[in-house]
Amino acid sequence: MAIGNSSRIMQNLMLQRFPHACFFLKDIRRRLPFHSLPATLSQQVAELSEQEHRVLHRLYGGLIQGQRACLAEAITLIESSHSRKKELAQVLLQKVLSYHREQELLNNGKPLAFRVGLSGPPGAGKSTFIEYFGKMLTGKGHHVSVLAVDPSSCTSGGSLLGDKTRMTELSRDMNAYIRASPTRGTLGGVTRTTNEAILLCEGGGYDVVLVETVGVGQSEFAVADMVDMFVLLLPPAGGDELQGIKRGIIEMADLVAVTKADGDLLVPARRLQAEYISAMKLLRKRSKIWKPQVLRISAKNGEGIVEIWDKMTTFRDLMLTSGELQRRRSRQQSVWMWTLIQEKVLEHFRNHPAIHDQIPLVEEKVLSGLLSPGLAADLLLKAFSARD
Ligand SMILES: Nc1nc2c(ncn2[C@@H]2O[C@H](COP(=O)(O)OP(=O)(O)OP(=O)(O)O)[C@@H](O)[C@H]2O)c(=O)[nH]1
Repeated sequence: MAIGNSSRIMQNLMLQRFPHACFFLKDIRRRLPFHSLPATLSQQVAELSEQEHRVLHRLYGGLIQGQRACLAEAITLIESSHSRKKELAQVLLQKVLSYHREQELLNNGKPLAFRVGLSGPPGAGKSTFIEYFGKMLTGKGHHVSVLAVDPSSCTSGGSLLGDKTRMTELSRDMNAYIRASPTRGTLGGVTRTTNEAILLCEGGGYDVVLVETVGVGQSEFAVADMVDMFVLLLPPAGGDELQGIKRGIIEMADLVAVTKADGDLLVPARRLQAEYISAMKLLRKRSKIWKPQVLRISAKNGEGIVEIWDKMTTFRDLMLTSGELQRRRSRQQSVWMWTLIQEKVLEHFRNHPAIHDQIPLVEEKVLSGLLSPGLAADLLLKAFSARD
């Protein structure tokens, strides 16, 4: 008992002095075997074999000590489509979550990591910014992880973000970890694995988690629902690139950064900043206490990079003290659960033998105008409900 108490006091002292170094702490409890699964999980996961025990034990130990190789292996496990590996991934995740919860308690219940989503049209300068910004943060002693969400990988089977040589400097930095989007799966699947990867990165001691997406389709909204702060990067070249930016996604932004504010692009960058400052006044507010701001940045000459971090930390502190950040995170948990349910239910519906063959016929009738969409949906749902 006395040893337990003194170890806690030591941990508290360590956390006060080195808030970002909590993962170095030698917590005896992390050595606990995986025999004691929580009741709900043990109902779903069959007994672990000795070898599975050893693998999970090694991954968990390595991950919370900040070993990048173990973090990479753990993320590969959660991305696996193999059913047993998926189960093992959940056991590992559960263990990392309990460890993380304990660390948060020691940190007075405050989140240990700050999750920032970065979005913008292709060519906006996202990777160049992340490289510069990430290096600045690691220089300040932070541990930064970058996770990419790339919806094109879901349809084309190839990962745009993964194929390109991006962020070469940051990927060599020992205090940074960069992970490309998985090359398989639906957006819902990628959302799930990215959410879980965020938790693993945090368990691995990364205190700033950047989640990047290319500005296409639903992925931006999915990312906005995974992070504490959502940042939109816009290039000053204007015109064509901006046509794809939807009003909805601008409303999600806590911060807009006009990129490439240097050289010949400085004047158009100033103009775009002014336009967005007035446009954003008219938009619906996402937060009660935070007014979205519009900044200018350049990853070429460094303008605005220190300022953008200052704004981010001001946002985080305000959201934390008001409790809004915690509420946002709780709401995201529920959004995440419902997204997964929706996807599974829809998959079940589409593949059910009672209606599987009828779907193309009914859809054809809707396309040719013979059946209204409402009636078609009613017919299919009725056939589905009467399936037993
Ligand atoms: N002048 C200037 N050019 C920049 C800056 N940041 C990026 N660029 C250039 O803009 C182009 C696109 O930059 P990226 O960082 O690859 O843009 P991205 O948003 O990651 O692009 P995708 O990977 O296609 O989504 C590159 O040619 C960069 O050199 C900047 O701050 N100033």
